[in-house]
Amino acid sequence: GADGWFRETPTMWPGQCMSLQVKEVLHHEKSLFQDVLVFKSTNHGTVLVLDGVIQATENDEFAYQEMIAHLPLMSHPNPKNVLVVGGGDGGVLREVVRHPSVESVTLCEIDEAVCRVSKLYLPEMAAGFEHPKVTVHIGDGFEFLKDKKELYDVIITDSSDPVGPAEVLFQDTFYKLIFEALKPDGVFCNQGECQWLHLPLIRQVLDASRLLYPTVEYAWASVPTYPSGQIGFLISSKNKRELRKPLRKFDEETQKALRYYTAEVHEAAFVLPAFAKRVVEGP
Ligand SMILES: NCCCN[C@H]1CC[C@H](N)CC1
Repeated sequence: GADGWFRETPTMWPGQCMSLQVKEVLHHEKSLFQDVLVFKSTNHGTVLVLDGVIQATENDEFAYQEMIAHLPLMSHPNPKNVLVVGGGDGGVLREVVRHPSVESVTLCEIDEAVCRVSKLYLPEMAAGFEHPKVTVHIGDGFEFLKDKKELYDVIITDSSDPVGPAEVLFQDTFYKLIFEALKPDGVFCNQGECQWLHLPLIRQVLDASRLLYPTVEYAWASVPTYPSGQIGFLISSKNKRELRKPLRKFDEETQKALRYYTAEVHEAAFVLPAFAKRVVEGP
């Protein structure tokens, strides 16, 4: 705004909005799909905003990227082929390639502008694009998945909110495509909005997943610049599996590079406050 502050558009969080003080606007364009804004904030590093909604800030993006990647990957015995739908800022890729078992990770992002601006202005996140195991496909995840059958050990849907380009990624037809693209013991993880703001939507998505997957769990992480300061994750497994305890640990060197995820944080992430637990786990 004219007063030097960015205010988030209250898309799915009526009556509230995160504000960040702007030091300098670095880039602003209308891509084929959405309004893309990148600015340097006074205290939270560089910020990526799509259609007025904060997607990532340098200050806290690691909490989201590490958890959405390591919760499913550490829940799979030997993940080799990984698919990321969305995730055009590259942060999730940076995390996926930390797993030695991973042989290939494909990223399917609909909007090339997100990849382009991340490479230009958010190099720490876009670093994920450089890795030899990474293949980037620019296109609609829905179309991409139509001919993929039993290919992936882990699929991660790193999407924006179900308003705009990502809307279809929250519908059960898309969930069916994901299910079919997963190997018989595959694990699926998608961003699960916020327990303070979206419990009815979360329950709806959990129920849709539970029709397909024998095991579906909900976890969360603290991300200060996301609405109400936290974000959830749905983790679904195609075979009955304990998802709340990591099957492996990172070696010491890799673990030292992480800033949010640990084996203890993995387990703690599934512990919900009473008001959320009764909706998530209730009948
Ligand atoms: N890699 C960017 C993550 C995008 N995740 C979403 C951004 C918008 C939020 N309201 C919910 C999470």
